[in-house]
Amino acid sequence: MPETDDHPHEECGIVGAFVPGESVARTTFFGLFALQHRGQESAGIATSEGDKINLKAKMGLVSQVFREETLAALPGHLGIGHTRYSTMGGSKEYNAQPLLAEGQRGQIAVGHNGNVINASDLRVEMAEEFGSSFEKTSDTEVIAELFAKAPGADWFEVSAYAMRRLKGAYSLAIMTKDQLIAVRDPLGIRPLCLGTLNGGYVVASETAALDNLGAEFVRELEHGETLVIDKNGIQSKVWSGARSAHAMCVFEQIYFARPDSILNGELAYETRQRLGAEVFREHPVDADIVVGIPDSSTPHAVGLAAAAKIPYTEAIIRNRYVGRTFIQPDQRSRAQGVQTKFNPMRGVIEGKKLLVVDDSIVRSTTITRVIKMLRRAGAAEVHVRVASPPIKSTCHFGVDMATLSELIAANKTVDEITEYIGADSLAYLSVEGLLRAVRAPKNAYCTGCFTGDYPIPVQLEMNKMGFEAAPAD
Ligand SMILES: O=P(O)(O)OC[C@H]1O[C@H](OP(=O)(O)OP(=O)(O)O)[C@H](O)[C@@H]1O
Ligand SMILES: NC(=O)CC[C@H](N)C(=O)O
Ligand code: SF4
Ligand SMILES: [Mg+2]
Repeated sequence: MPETDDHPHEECGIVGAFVPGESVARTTFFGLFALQHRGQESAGIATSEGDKINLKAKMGLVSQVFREETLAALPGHLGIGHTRYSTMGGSKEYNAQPLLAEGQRGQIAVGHNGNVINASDLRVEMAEEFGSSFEKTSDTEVIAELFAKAPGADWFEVSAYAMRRLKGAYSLAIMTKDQLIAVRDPLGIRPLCLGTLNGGYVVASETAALDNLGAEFVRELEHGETLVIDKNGIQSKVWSGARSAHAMCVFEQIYFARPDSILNGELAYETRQRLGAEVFREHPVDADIVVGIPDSSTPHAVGLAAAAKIPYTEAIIRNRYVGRTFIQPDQRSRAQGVQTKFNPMRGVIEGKKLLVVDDSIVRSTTITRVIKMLRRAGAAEVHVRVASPPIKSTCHFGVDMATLSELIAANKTVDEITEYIGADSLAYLSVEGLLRAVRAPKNAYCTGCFTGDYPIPVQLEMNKMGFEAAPAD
């Protein structure tokens, strides 16, 4: 059945492990556990002892889907895992990853982070070329089918073939019964990194997952790179067609990735401190204390406070057991979520001029409620600084943040937003300031949702439920 409600989502988390002599189901589980923030709809693990792929993928959090018994039923030294937020295809068990596909090289399992924008065309083409039929409704099924059916003498040729045909974002963890394959798309939109563990290898969306496993971080994958890991060791090839420009999602730096992950060679925590410092340099204001909106804006607020030489103070305490509001299923529960999530401390706030920092404003649900809360707690003035530019366009590459009509900055000017959220002043970081803070030239990042300028051409708005409404057969 087609879903009509809007799902504001993040991304997905992927893990892969090849550790001879070890049972990697637990490794994969703990890797996914560290990546839970990237997707909370479903979780799955596939493993192999070398003879066949065992799979378990269900709706729910990593810790809800897997127990000791389920992990024990997933034997093998080779495995991949996935935690999903849907960007194409409904939030349904049949779309839970890893997905299996069958081809001339046997069975494969695929875990995908990203969004492929030409999946619809590929379904039609592949039905003709390979006789493919599609039972699920995500773009990942198309990727899995392509890797299973593509011609090629080895996985590098297969991957190069797939890279020529896929348009969009795809960081992939793929396994056969005896090989682990990791792929980062030619633009490097989503992160993917490599580590070593107990004589074997681990790949993961973020370095924080490697830290969690006690693995040693080796490096981030290149854009257009394919890794093949098996009993003979590791081999790597970068697709010759990969462009020189990187287009990593700049929102990973601002909000999505964990602050303790290394992205493009730098700790996200430090990059976020620079984002905060930069917005203050662009838009200084007098205040008594700097307040972050927990959790994700803390590093930005700390960096801003240091640049402003105004004390950073915790004024809002967060209930740790409430999830990210960005990712609740509808507007009503999102609004409720903000109330349950925060408690302002009157003793800290009363009579003070506050400089409130958030990493981003999407719909403005969070900031509007927080300002009301702070005023009720006796704030004398509330000045807001946002450590990223206004979000004016939607994402086509794996972040389902909101529809165009819901994005406040797509529909109102900064002055109108200031009034709407009830702030004494509001200022956003400029796109130039953003690029300065991430220390990158313009073409090194995708900034599409801020600038409308995407690394590859996109349609006006994508139809997430396209395959649900009219499945191709
Ligand atoms: O304008 P909105 O639609 O409210 O969305 C923006 C908010 O969403 C995110 O926080 P979230 O609460 O999701 O997670 P966090 O606790 O990690 O900051 C982000 O950090 C902003 O605070
Ligand atoms: N957020 C993601 O990376 C989602 C992966 C894929 N597009 C899906 O919807 O399943
Ligand atoms: S459009 Fe925005 S969220 Fe999407 S990949 Fe580009 S920078 Fe990231
Ligand atoms: Mg937040």
